[in-house]
Amino acid sequence: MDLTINEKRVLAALIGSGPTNAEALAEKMDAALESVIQWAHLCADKGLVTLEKTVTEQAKLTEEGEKYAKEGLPERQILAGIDGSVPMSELTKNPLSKIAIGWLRKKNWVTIKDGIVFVNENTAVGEDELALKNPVPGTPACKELVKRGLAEIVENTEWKIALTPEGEKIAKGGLDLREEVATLTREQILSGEWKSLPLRKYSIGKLPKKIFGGRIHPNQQILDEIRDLLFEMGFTEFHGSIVQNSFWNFDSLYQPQDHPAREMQDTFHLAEELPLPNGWEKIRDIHKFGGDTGSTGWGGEWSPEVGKKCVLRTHSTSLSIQYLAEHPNPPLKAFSISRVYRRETIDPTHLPEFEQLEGIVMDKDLHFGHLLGFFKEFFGRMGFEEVRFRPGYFPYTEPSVEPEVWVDGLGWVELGGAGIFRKEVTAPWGIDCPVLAWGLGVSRVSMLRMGLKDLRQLYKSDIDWIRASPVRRC
Ligand SMILES: N[C@@H](Cc1ccccc1)C(=O)O
Repeated sequence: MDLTINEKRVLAALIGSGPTNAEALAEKMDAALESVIQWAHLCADKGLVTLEKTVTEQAKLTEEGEKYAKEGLPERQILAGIDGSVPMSELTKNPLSKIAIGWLRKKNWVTIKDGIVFVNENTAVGEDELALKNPVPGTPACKELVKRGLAEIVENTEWKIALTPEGEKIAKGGLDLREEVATLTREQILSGEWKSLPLRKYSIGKLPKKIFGGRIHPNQQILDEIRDLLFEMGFTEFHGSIVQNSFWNFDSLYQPQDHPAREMQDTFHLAEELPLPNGWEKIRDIHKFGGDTGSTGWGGEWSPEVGKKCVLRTHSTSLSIQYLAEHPNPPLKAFSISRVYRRETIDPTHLPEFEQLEGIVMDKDLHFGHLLGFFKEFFGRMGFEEVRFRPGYFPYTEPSVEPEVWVDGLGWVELGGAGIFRKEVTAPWGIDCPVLAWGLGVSRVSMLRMGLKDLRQLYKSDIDWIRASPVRRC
């Protein structure tokens, strides 16, 4: 029979002694009680020992119970201090009276009349007081003490372990009690010593421990996938700062300073300011009278001070326009995946921060059809087969659309906005050809791809969910 070293040690320790307490056995083996019980169970499974379990209840006094066991219950202590009668006002000076008065009345040891406490005739020692000296589990008096928080019941489990005849035979037949060797050294192999060593056996039936390798967060996997897709489609990537001044977040995108359009996305405003870029006057003129674009502009005043005020970027279009200002020459295809911030109330489909996929395509002769074509291609590659477009409005694009994809079970889902930049947006930077632009909520896309009902799942550190999510193929 194959026995582990610990099973053998149990058998060896039991030779010559009848049924043995687990504690005694543990002491004899110089091992932890829990381990010995575990090993004994393994031996019992092989029919080599018997295990007998007895559970006994024991009543133990709590700290408060111990105190009263010495000094007497509060009602007894108070009673001992009353000589026949005492005014209530006097009695309540003793802090113990708080607990004692209720019990004195309940036990009928006193009568209270007109503010005077009179000791009754029968104040004999009660069962509870006796139980305080020797609490016996199960008795009414002991239950009373438990209820008062003066005692508690603890369960005591005892194990008695004994060799079976079979176990006895094996134990007496001689046991190799040498430590099992798990790793052989070079010397042990060369010298041939390994042949006589007790080698630890493989337990073929045992399941190995699960190993979780490091991995990329499922949301990041999808973001990477989208990034790769756009690289494949010939785009380059741009980045930018989270903190933007209003000039780049709003003004350069032809959002008037006094227009509710500015509040269209509820914004996190910051106390900081950032300077305006060279050429800011052109934006001022566009807003006031259209500059030299032929537009009439919004009219009214335009304040450079308002433009300097910072916000957490509410959309990554603030990065697109800066990228265009730096790269005004066609052709250009660029994208950015960036976190944006809005003052949203958190619910399953809204978070105050989320990723946007922002894109721009600039070239001569581009038109609206190219924009719609791009979406069909892009969403198709992302696995959304049906795409449709609804008219939209953005201050910086004309025409504007809101692309939607079909999701079984959900219907048409809106994913963001797009359009062709107005000349009021592009002309100040010397751009004179069409620029297609879009901003999509990629967290939405991730959610749809993963079949999530709650957007928050993407941003929680839910390690079990992360481990259970499929790994992205590279
Ligand atoms: N910035 C818009 C999306 C958009 C980008 C570019 C052009 C048109 C629309 C939004 O955040 O919803």
